[in-house]
Amino acid sequence: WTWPNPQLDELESQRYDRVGYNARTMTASVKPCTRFDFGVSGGRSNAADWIRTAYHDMATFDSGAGTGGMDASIRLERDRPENVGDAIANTLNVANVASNRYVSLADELALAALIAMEECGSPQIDYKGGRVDATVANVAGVPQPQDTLDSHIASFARQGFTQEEMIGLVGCGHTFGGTQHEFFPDIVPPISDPSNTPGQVLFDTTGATFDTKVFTEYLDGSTKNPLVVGFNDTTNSDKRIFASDNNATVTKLSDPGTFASTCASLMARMFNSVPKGVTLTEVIQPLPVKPHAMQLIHGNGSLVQLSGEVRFWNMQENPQRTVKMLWADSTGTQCSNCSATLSHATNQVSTFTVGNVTSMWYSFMPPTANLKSSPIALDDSQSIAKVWFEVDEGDGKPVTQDQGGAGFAVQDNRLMVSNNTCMAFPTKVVIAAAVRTGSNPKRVYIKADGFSAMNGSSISLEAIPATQTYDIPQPSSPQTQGNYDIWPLTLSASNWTNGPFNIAADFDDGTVETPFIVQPQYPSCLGGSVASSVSSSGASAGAPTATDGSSQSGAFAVFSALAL
Ligand code: HEM
Repeated sequence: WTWPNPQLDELESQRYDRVGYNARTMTASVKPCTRFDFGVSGGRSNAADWIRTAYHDMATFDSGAGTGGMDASIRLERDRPENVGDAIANTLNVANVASNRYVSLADELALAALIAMEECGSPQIDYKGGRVDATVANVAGVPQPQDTLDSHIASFARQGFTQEEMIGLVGCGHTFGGTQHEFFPDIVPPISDPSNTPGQVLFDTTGATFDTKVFTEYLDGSTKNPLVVGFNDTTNSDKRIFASDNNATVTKLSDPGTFASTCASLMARMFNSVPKGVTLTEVIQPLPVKPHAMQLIHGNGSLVQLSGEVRFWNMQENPQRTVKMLWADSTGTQCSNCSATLSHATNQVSTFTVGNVTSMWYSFMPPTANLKSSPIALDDSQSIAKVWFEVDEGDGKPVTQDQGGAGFAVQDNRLMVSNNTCMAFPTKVVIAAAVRTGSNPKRVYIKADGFSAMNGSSISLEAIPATQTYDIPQPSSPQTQGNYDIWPLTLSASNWTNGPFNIAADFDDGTVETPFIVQPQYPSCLGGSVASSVSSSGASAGAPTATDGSSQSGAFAVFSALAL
């Protein structure tokens, strides 16, 4: 795929931007892997909860009928005996905040389990997005410890897994976590230990690590797995499952390499078990060069600010390196002076855990206290259709990064976010669109990410992401800046979700949208009313154009003045 693709861009960031600069939030909750955020751990971990929850969401899958599977219906099935415990609620609390219009809650549940596995020792697992959140519960069907071996084999067959794959999948899951007295008193006897109030007994001696111990300790007889050596043989489901082919599969999977590759493949299949009619994306691969939070903000007069960053995947620090961004107008020709040298600070580094891949981030301008990335200034009479990069490692032989000649497309056509936008939630929320004068949109509106149900200010555990739209009425006498009209809308704190948003406009020939940015950074509010900060004269501010290192500071000075 080529950038931009809003859905794949967002899935890719959530999947690969793990640790360090611009990291997404989920990974921190499994660092370290033993971390548990919901009371006394006693060996419980967020990582184990996330993996169990994904399995319980999938386990309703009927591969023949194409119903159930990974569809986040688990949020509506928490009261069932087969889903006893608080693991599911704990997982939903982390997953729902990360979900949005491009990453469904079901995508998030799969991703949480995948992140838990990869952060805690598994090899890389293929990840696709595009799951659709169910609106009603599925037919029950999660296997339980007291069920017979025959019923487990039949249950996994319905889910699309053979007996051998069942043994593998249970081992891949039960290398994490254990069984707790609190919710399974018939399996685990009470434990009088203040550091283990849940009464958790682990499946293996390394409860927060992806390794073969769940099988090797079973084979060497040292296992304490409560589903193998539990006092109540009726609930020793792991024992029956592991022994069901005379330990052939368990023995095979005791080899770490075989275990790792088998689990990566089984877990990917588990995540991709989706209802009929749902089409998943391709396997999400990291983009080698990826703009981040890149957008144009229409400012005072005819000033247009290009802000953002770019991530270079699998790149090491090199103080001799220079990175230039170049851009071209809508005719495709590079205008003179349309280039800027990008900046990089030593903290602008991120890592991806599997293989310890390092990425370097470069800003369109030096990071400041207020803004991660400051803008490059353009004039709105000058179009900008695409950007590309030149990376010189210090050998004077710059390498062009332009997605095979396509460049990185920038949408500057008829709609931008105006810098009259002021996001001082909950005191003040003003969103202003800059619409090219004379372009005559049929409708201009805000698309704001929120959730289908709230519990006061928290997201309800039954919620899925829901986009809300707010129409921006056409101003009766449009305020003009440069070549654009400003369409502002003031929102009250009570009906604003404070999530990511973008602006859309319907024209006769289709809809145009501003980029979707999860954590947008806007100039601090200008103060006063929106109207008072808008010039109605349309006079150009004579914006400077960034050309190289020296004139960047000129552009930055303009920006600072605006941000006061
Ligand atoms: C016959 C199939 C299965 C049965 C009967 C079963 C049963 C159980 C039980 C009774 C627990 C204890 C939960 C608690 O104490 O809160 C548990 C935990 C767990 N299960 Fe399974 N399970 C099965 C398959 C799987 C599969 C296929 C996976 C994942 C691929 C999985 C992942 C987990 C994880 C990670 C935990 C630990 C949760 C924690 O420590 O909080 N299970 N399982």
